Amino acid sequence: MQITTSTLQNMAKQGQKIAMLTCYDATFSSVLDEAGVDVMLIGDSLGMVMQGHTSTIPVTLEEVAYHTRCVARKATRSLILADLPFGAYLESPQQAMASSVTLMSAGAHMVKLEGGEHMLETVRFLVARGVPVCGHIGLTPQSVNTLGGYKVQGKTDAAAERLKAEALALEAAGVSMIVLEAVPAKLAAEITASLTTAATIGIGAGVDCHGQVLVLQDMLDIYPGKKARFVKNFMKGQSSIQAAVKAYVNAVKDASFPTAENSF
Ligand SMILES: Nc1nc(=O)c2c([nH]1)NC[C@@H]1CN(c3ccc(C(=O)N[C@@H](CCC(=O)O)C(=O)O)cc3)CN21
Ligand SMILES: CC(C)C(=O)C(=O)O
Ligand SMILES: [Mg+2]
Repeated sequence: MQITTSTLQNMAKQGQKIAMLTCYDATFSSVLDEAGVDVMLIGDSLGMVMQGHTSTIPVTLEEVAYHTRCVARKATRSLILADLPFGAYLESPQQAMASSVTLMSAGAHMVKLEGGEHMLETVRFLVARGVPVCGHIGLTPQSVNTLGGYKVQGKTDAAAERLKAEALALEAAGVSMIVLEAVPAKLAAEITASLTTAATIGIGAGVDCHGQVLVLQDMLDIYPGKKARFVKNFMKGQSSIQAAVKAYVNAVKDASFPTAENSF
């Protein structure tokens, strides 16, 4: 049965972990859908893993829409979440709405945007108009040039308090989910416990989030270059990609991933 926004919120409430992976094409869409991945994210990380850029900044709306169409054609159960890319939502709520229409027309069920305080008005605008929204705070890769690199966030008391307040404010503004990227596990656990309707999805944020996400090519161990601490190779000990994806889903579901080794 098709997973909906309310399915995910019920899973979070009942303590059933949500397994999310990025997906960019139709063949992997079949594999992930069949393996029980709850949410497929057409991430703007496609700029790195599909296109070979060194950041997500140059990715365009039409590129995310293209990959969303490819994934949507083969998905039967998984919820389809698409990233709003850097150039397509930061100017105004109206720009974000127009871009969300493009992504939802391509097959997305929900859109994701990066940022806390400065995104609240946009979140309210989208949700009021029928667009389910996922927030994304902590390490927000579209801000790599102001963050000064891909680094752990929320390490000082002040930064941790700011992230807690942003999560609560995003929930109040109407987001259904919040990705917490590269924040200390203890902080992510506190944020998760503080929310009542939104589900948290961690990437480098510890095991106590409501769910987990990784970039597909990272967990298959085929992405070249330096791996972040939160990446685990799920191909290890498996003889097929299908088995590796199932191992990831199982490890998220039974909370054996991530361990402290994959957290901050
Ligand atoms: N293939 C891929 N995987 C990703 O997870 C990913 C992308 N691409 N593209 C967009 C961003 C960039 N991401 C990254 C990239 C590197 C680190 C990293 O190396 N972090 C250091 C932390 C260093 C510190 O703060 O001390 C680490 O050791 O994990 C983290 C996130 C996450 N996202
Ligand atoms: C890593 C996830 C959360 C993401 O935003 C992406 O793949 O673009
Ligand atoms: Mg992204």
